[in-house]
Amino acid sequence: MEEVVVIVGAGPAGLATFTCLKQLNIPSIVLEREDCYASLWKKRSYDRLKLHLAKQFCSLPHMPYPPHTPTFVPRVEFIKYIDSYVEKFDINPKYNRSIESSNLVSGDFERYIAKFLVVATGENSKDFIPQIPGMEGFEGHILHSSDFKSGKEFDGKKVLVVGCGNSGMEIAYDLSNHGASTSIVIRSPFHIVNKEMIWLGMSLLSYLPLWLVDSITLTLARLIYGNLTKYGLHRPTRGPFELKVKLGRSPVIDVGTVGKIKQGKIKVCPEMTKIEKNNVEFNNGEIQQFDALVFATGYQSTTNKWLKVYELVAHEIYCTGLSRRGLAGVSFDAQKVADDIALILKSEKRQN
Ligand SMILES: Cc1cc2nc3c(=O)[nH]c(=O)nc-3n(C[C@H](O)[C@H](O)[C@H](O)COP(=O)(O)OP(=O)(O)OC[C@H]3O[C@@H](n4cnc5c(N)ncnc54)[C@H](O)[C@@H]3O)c2cc1C
Ligand SMILES: NC(=O)C1=CN([C@@H]2O[C@H](COP(=O)(O)OP(=O)(O)OC[C@H]3O[C@@H](n4cnc5c(N)ncnc54)[C@H](OP(=O)(O)O)[C@@H]3O)[C@@H](O)[C@H]2O)C=CC1
Ligand SMILES: O=C(O)C(=O)Cc1c[nH]c2ccccc12
Repeated sequence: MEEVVVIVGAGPAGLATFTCLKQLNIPSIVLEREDCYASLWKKRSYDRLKLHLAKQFCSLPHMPYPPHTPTFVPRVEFIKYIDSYVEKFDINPKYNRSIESSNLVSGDFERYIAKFLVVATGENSKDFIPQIPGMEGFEGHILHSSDFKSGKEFDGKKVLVVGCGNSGMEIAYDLSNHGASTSIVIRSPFHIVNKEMIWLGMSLLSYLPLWLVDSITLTLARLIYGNLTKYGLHRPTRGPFELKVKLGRSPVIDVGTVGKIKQGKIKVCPEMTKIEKNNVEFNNGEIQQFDALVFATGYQSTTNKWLKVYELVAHEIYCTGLSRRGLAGVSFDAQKVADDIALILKSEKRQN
């Protein structure tokens, strides 16, 4: 099949790119490996999830949130917003199409030839679980954060959350709220802030230099949280916005986990060294028993597995949503990519 634009992935980035192209009268086709759009939000996120950034930073191109949407949009309302987006722009992705090489689509081995290929497969394409010696013999339940729905399934259980990014810190909070005896592995420094600080910082970034926004954010963080080193939480030497802008590392936006750590309701553990039956050993020599391990250890991209430029059957290749800037980055990329494709098509038309 010969197409003008093939978009791989029907997450917010793929849907936004389709829409921006459509507004410019450029047809495109969206291919999705799952059986639905926005699969990360529909199938691979936990119940209590809310957007961490205020809605002004999280809308998709050409459609604002409906009036009365809460400032920090809950997961279900975000999904409803995406549903309306898909309906409004009449987007019909082709489902169960997993791209396995840049010129083949799995299943019936359909083949698409496109002038432009847009990679919108997201930064959370594949779960990452580190190999810990002995983990194959663990006698409890092991899961990745993307399969975690709610702490209510763990009431009365001893649960270890591995990883202290936004997922791990929020899942630990949820587990503890639901009566699980909760511990969390924290092995590296990270910034802990709250969503108001991020909102303020994001707004100030339009007027003030990065270092000053970081300095204001850190002053507020110190006032609110105090010194957390005695609880095993250390801050990096570089500021939270500098790390986000330069390295794409997100600060952790506290949902109440720090309070629970201070009260001793969530126990902080160092790096794990090995697992034996239900026992987990840590690098301070301590051994503890657990019923479940939740690996909130992040994701890997899979693009390198299928995207091989030498076998490419498109003239131009673009990426949307792969620059670690969340939904704001998704919208920005989609618009830029669509504008660029429009420009190329126009200049080709003029030449012909
Ligand atoms: C738990 C969680 C919470 C988050 N919260 C926020 C937030 O509050 N604010 C924010 O700005 N960002 C947040 N993010 C970041 C998030 O990645 C983006 O918000 C957004 O989902 C990115 O959209 P995307 O379309 O780039 O990727 P995704 O939503 O991951 O969509 C990519 C799509 O591509 C499909 N796909 C992947 N590989 C293939 C293939 N080979 N063939 C076909 N299809 C494929 C996937 O199935 C998926 O449907 C969060 C991320 C996570 C994990
Ligand atoms: N409401 C929201 O807006 C939410 C947003 N998100 C976003 O989704 C993205 C993914 O977040 P998340 O799922 O938390 O993944 P991240 O990649 O952000 O975090 C992974 C964590 O796992 C740790 N880790 C990895 N390997 C090991 C190991 N062997 N032992 C101990 N710890 C380990 C990492 O620590 P180390 O640094 O030491 O490697 C890090 O703390 C982020 O951009 C995040 O901001 C996630 C949840 C909610
Ligand atoms: O949730 C994430 O990881 C995001 O990437 C959203 C985001 C974009 N810019 C930011 C600045 C500070 C904290 C989170 C984000």
